Amino acid sequence: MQCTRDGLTPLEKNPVCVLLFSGKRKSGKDYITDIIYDRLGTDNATLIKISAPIKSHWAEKHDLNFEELMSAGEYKEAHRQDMIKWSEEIRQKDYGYFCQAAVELCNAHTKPVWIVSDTRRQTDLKWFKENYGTAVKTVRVLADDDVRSKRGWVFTPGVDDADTECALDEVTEWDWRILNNGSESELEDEMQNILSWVNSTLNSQQ
Ligand SMILES: Nc1ncnc2c1ncn2[C@@H]1O[C@H](COP(=O)(O)OP(=O)(O)OP(=O)(O)O)[C@@H](O)[C@H]1O
Repeated sequence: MQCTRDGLTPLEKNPVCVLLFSGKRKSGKDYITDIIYDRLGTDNATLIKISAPIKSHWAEKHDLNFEELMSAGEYKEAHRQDMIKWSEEIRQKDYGYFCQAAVELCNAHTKPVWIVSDTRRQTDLKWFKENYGTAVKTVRVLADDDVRSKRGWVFTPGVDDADTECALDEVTEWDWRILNNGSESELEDEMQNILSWVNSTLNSQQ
């Protein structure tokens, strides 16, 4: 299935499906969004990371390595608090600033399906819903703490109890919840539900 976006007006280039993924550290957000992106294909889908414009700006301003900031590791951890503080100041003035910047950074308007792999705040959900309405669906990725630990998660005070990890804990309404504790068949079923919705929505727009 391929979608061409040529010849559309800017309004029509709004996305057809926007999947907003969230979940705790090592729940498997990247693992699952990578599979979904791969299944949908690069003609249809784009992978958006809200953290990308923050890290891109930070890397440029402080002459740091962007790729290393994007990957998990000590390098990112060393700059985490400063990046959070700086980005929070901007978010206070404009809560959609980094959502919009992330959309622009990956040129998302050229693709009909947007997969956002790191929504962290209620204002992230709000901004996408305000701008793209019923195209938006939310997905919460869940995994038990012992499973997350086996994937390398260690509870870190100041990180795991901070707003960036906990701000969506109180949200109870998700379009889909994915339990990612290692059962391949369960995960496959959950992903199929999402992919079916995306494919039927795409087909209805053609
Ligand atoms: N269902 C699964 N089967 C096999 N490996 C998995 C599965 N889910 C996650 N993993 C592995 O667990 C590790 C953590 O997953 P991932 O990086 O996707 O988590 P995350 O939620 O994006 O974490 P963070 O928020 O820390 O970036 C990765 O090595 C990933 O390959």
